[in-house]
Amino acid sequence: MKFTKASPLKGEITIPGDKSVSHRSVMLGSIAKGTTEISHFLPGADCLSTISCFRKMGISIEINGDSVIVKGNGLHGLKKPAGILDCGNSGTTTRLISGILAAQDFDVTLTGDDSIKKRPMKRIIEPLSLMGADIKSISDNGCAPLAISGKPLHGIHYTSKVASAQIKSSILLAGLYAEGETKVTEPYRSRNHSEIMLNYFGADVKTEGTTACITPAKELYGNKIAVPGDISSAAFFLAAGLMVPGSEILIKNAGINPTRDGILSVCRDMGGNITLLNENTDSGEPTADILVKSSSLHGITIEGAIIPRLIDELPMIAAMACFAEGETIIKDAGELKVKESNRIEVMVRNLSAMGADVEETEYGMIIRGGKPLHGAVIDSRLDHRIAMTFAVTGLCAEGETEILGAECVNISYPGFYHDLQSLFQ
Ligand SMILES: O=C(O)C1=C[C@@H](OP(=O)(O)O)[C@@H](O)[C@H](O)C1
Ligand SMILES: C=C(OP(=O)(O)O)C(=O)O
Repeated sequence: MKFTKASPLKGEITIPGDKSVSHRSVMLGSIAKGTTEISHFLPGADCLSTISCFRKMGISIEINGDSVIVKGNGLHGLKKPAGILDCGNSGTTTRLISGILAAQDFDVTLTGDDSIKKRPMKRIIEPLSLMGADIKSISDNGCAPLAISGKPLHGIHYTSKVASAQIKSSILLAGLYAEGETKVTEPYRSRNHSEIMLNYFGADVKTEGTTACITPAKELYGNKIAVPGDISSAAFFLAAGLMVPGSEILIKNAGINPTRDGILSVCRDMGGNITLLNENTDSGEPTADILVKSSSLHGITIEGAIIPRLIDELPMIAAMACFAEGETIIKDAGELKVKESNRIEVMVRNLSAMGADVEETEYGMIIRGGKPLHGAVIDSRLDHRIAMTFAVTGLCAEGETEILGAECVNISYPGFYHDLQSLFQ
C-alpha cells in the first residue's frame, strides 16, 4: 500500500465500533442468561477471535455485518471446548478470557499467533493464581500458550504495578465467580469498560479512586449494547485532519469515555482545533461527533496519569509531533514495548527513516518537530496501529511512503484504507 502527499481532507467518517467494548459485549453476553443484541460491533480480526473462542464453548453467536446476537447460557453455562482456543493476535481476548476460564469446571489450552506468544502473561498468571487458579505458561516463559485448569476461586485485593485494563478486567471477571469480594488497585486509572458493562449486565462493581471492587454475581442478564465508535480508530482521522493543511473532517459517533479520551486533551494542548458535537450516552458509554480542522501545532510533554488514557494512540501522537513546532516528550510509556510490536522501537526506526528528529528513551521518546519528512518504505511488523499511523504520516511527507504488511489493519479497522481514501479530494 502506497501513500503520497494529500490535498486537503474533507468529509465525514463513521468510525467502526470500539474494539474493547466489542470484546466485552461478546464475553459478557456469553456468560449472561438470555439474549444479548449488539449493534455497531467491530467485525475486526481480534473481536472475531473472541467470538470463535466462545462458539467453541457452546455459545450460539450470529454475526450479520456489524450486528451480533449472542445467546448466553448463564454464568455456569460454558462447555469444555473440543480443542485449543485460538486468541489470534488479541491480547484483550487472551487476558480477559483467562479470568473467566480460571473459574470453570473444565481444563482448556489457550494459544495465539507469533506476536501473542511473545506478550507477557505473568501479569495475569500471578493475580489469578493468588485467587486459587491453576494457570501455567506451557513453554514456561510467562507467555502463551496457557494451560488453565478451572478451580474454585476466592477474592483478593490485588495491587497492580501497571495501569492495565486487561489485568484489571481479567481479575474482575474471575471475581464474578470467586468467594468474597475482589479488589484491584492500579497506579493510574485504566479504561473502565468492564466495570460499566458488568454493572449494565447486573453485576455489582464499585470504583473508588484507582480501585475497582466486584462482589460475586449469581447471574448476569443479557442486554442490548450499542457499541460506540472506537476513539483509538478516530485518532488516525483526528491526526490526519490536524496535520494535512486545509482539512476539515467530521468524525461521527466516537466514544469519549473519560478513561479513553487522552487523545482529545493532547490534540487541544498541542493547539489543535477540535470541537465536540451531539454529546450523548449509549449503553453507559459517552459518545460525541468530533469536528477537526487543520491547525498549526506545538510540542508538549505527555506523561503520568494520561498515558493509560491514550496508550494505543501514542504511535499516531508521536508521528503528529513531527509536524509540531518544538519538542514533544513522551514519558512513562514503557507499556508500548509489550504491545503487538515494540512500539517505541518501531516508531523511532520508521520516523527516522522518514527524516524525523526522534530519539528513543527508556520509557518513551523525544520528538523534535518542524522538520519536513520524506517518504520511505515502512515495515509495519504486522502491527495494525503502526500501519495506520504511517498511512496518515505518508499523506504529509514528500515523495512516496510504502507500508509493508498493510493488510494487518484488519485486526482493528478492516475498512481503514477505504475510509481514509474517501476523504481525498
Ligand atoms: O482492555 C482493553 O480492551 C485494552 C487495554 C489496553 O491494554 P493494557 O490493558 O495492556 O494496557 C489496550 O492497549 C488494548 O488495546 C485494549
Ligand atoms: C494493544 C492492542 O490490542 P491487544 O492488547 O488486545 O492485542 C491494540 O489494539 O493496540
